[in-house]
Amino acid sequence: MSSITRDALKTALMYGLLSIFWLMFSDYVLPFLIEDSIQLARAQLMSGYAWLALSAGSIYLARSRLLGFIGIDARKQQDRDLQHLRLAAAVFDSTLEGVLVTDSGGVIVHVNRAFMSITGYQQDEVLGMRPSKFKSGRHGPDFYERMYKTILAAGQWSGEIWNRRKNGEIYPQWQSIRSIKDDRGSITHFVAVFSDITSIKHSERELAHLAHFDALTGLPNRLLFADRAEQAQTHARRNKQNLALLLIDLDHFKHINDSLGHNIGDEVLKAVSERLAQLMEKGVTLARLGGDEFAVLLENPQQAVQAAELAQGVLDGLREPFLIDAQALFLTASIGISIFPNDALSAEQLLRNADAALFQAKSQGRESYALYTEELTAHAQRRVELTGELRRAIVQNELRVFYQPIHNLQTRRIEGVEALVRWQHPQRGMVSPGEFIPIAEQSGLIADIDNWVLTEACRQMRRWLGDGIGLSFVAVNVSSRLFGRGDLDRRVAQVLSETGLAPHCLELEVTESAVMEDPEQAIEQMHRLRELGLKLSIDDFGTGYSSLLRLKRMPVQTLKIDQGFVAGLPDDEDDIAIVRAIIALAQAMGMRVLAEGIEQAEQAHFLLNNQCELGQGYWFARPMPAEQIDWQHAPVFSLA
Ligand SMILES: Nc1nc2c(ncn2[C@@H]2O[C@H](COP(=O)(O)O[C@H]3[C@@H](O)[C@H](n4cnc5c(=O)[nH]c(N)nc54)O[C@@H]3COP(=O)(O)O)[C@@H](O)[C@H]2O)c(=O)[nH]1
Repeated sequence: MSSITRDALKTALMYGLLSIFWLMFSDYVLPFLIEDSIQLARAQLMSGYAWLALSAGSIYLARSRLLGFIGIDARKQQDRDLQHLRLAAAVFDSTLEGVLVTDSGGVIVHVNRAFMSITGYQQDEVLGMRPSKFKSGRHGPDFYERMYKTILAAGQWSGEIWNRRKNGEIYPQWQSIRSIKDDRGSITHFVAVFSDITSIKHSERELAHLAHFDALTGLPNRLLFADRAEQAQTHARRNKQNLALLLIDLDHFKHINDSLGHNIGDEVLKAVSERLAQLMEKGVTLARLGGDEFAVLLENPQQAVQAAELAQGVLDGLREPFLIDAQALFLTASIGISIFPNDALSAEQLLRNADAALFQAKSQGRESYALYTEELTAHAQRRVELTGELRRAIVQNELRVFYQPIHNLQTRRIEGVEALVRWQHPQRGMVSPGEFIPIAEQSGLIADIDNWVLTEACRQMRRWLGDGIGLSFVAVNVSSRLFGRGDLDRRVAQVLSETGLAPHCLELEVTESAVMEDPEQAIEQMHRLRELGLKLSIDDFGTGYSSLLRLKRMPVQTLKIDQGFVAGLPDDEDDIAIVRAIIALAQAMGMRVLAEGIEQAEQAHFLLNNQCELGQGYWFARPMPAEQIDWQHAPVFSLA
């Protein structure tokens, strides 16, 4: 029953009750109050008229309200409804979301403008059709059944659905479907509102690609590689297969970046990734983990030897020069290999162990590969122990400075000495710096060690000079860690002032690779050191990637030819050419040349013949404690 009917019934009931009450009042109450019959008849007549007037008045009021309602209010309501409808139609038509309305039987009765622009269909092409016309074929019958059931049960459904446009293109939509019911609760219509999410999907794909692939090379990145390694390891475990992980790191790549710039560096990395991809067989995962580090997953190698063969193939393949920006660049790499299940039981451990093997390959002298072994773990543990022991050694004064004479090849006389640190270990005896300097560099202890050696060497040099020994300089090695810190000049100045040594009696040896770590900062540091009045030499010259342009800007007085080139003298054609070139270069730039690692008289002859000025090596004397140096020792060799 509607509220209007209910109100009308209530009013009629009230009117009926009031009429009965009035009749009872005229028929029973009036005769009781008025005894005279003529007056009673008149009063009853008046009461009838009064009831008539009251009823007429009430009917008038009710009627006028009804008319007002039907007339004015109803018109107002009609206007409002019309306005709402117009508004809804405008929204319906101007919304960017497609709208499709079907009747309860699923026949399309209405679509909006956005529907037409998204699907490509015109209104008259779809009215009277069913939405199944747009099916893409991507979803099975189950999908539509579930969707329909949800709409019937919950009144609505929303989700991603793939449909087909008029031009045949399949595209993703985000769609909400709602059922519309009448007063009796029966479904009269279904309204579907949808938006085209093609561009969102595209962005999602791009984001996923960015998150999983390296932007420079397009190879899988560390995240994706770790995921694939995890999956490959699960697969290998399930199928009782092997899995090999190879970590490839380019040797001295930093030098390429520093000397040729980052753009060329990027081009090199792209070319390397392409070369590596060519070297890989199908099914092998190649990734760039970052910087110059690449990784390879080799599934089911029969034995470790297959992984080693792949590593050798990579080393050989990289040997061909890379032609970048019209210049041929030569690159080498080091590779660490770890194998599941022999070396590691998880993907994470596999990666860690390959890293340890890579470290081993680098320590072996680079351009090589190393397989992970138990010894490597033991070696890593040993390094940790050594760091602790070294810390103790510094405090307990177990370090010693040995001095190796540097001879003038013309006069044969000792012109200078190189200070070289040693560790007098209580159990192991004399430990070589080759063993503990790398550990000291990694742990940061090198700063203390170099500082101590510098102070000791300066003190000793003062003593020698005080004893009247005609020595020109003492050379002290500076680690790259210290050189890169920027406050080296301040430290050196402090040591010189503490020991009272004249700055020109001190020569600092800086390795070429230390300079290349940050060439600009290194050159600045060198200038500040030169301002103190001391000398500078470049150690191991020829093993790094110094550009001549940079060398020209370095305030350096001596170039030390690396012992690797001296070893091949006087027979090896390449070493001969390199040594001659370094001597010529140094002379052209007004520098002195010092050849290190001279072990034979023939080498000394050759160097002297080729105008090398200074020489150092076991043939002259080994590094030794200060008091053991024989100042009169002048080895005999003649010009050939
Ligand atoms: N930062 C510091 N580094 C230092 C310091 N002391 C040494 N080192 C560096 O450690 C590396 C190994 O040094 P060492 O074992 O002392 O080897 C030096 C010489 O003993 C060796 N040498 C000299 N002559 C010959 C030879 O005829 N044959 C041959 N096979 N080896 C020879 O060469 C090393 C000289 O090194 P360098 O002149 O510095 O290149 C080494 O890299 C040292 O630099 C220190 O106090 N701080």
